[in-house]
Amino acid sequence: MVEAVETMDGWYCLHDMRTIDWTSWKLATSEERQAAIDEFNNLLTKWEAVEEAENGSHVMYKVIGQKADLMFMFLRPTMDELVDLETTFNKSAFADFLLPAHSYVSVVELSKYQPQKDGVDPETLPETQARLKPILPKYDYISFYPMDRRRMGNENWYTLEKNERGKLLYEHSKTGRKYAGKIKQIITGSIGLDNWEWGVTLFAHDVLQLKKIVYEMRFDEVSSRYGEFGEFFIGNHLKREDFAAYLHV
Ligand code: VOV
Repeated sequence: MVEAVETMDGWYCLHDMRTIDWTSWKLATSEERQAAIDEFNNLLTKWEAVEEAENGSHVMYKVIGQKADLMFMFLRPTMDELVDLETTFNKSAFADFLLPAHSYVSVVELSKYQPQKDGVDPETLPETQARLKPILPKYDYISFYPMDRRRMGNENWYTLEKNERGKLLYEHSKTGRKYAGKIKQIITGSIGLDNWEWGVTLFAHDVLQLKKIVYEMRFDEVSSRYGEFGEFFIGNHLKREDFAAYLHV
């Protein structure tokens, strides 16, 4: 029987995409709009305090294209905290002007494919813990998409031996390392949690690097033979100080 790989799992993750109901927003009085913005700024202050205390992290992006207008990525230590956060957000006045566009639930995941060094369990290392509980980068651009490993005929990831999968992922990581300093990736696992098997979230300062890394990786065997991809969401960073101006009508 083929051996599964052990995963290391960190903070729980919600990608939350919303469309702004601009018609209702414009119909609201300027007082109502201001109250919604003020209340949302208070929420941002609370989320920032959580991030400051290293108990979670979040980012906010403006989605390009018609799939959504806003994309939030939230990380919290437990699923309960994540659902509480979402519920509080949904109850806010600003959420009255938002329509659900898409959501994705997962957990930050690393796997133990590579052999242990000196018999040390990698999960105990501080650098691993930091990667499992990351403070999200506030880079200019984000790209999010879900993916699966193929299970079709001869291209079946789940019938490959573990060492073979490890070798393919090692090759994948070599391509990834070429983008050090240009791309920051967070892989979240969603097997049993959402429709696809992983969520891929990429951050970049130069938007073109997002295209370049995904293009180059398409030729790595792990993607060319075993990768299936879902819908892409791409966004520009929305800074807190630009939030009111973005909503100005
Ligand atoms: C920014 C670059 C970058 C780097 C350095 C990198 C490295 C690594 C390493 C070392 C490992 C394996 C061990 C671990 O750490 O879990 C992974 C694992 C994974 N990756 Fe990756 N990846 C990158 C980037 C990167 C991208 C751009 C994609 C999307 C692929 C594409 O074609 O669109 C991706 C996907 C994944 C996935 C889905 C997994 C889990 C697969 C599984 O079957 O378990 N990844 N990845």
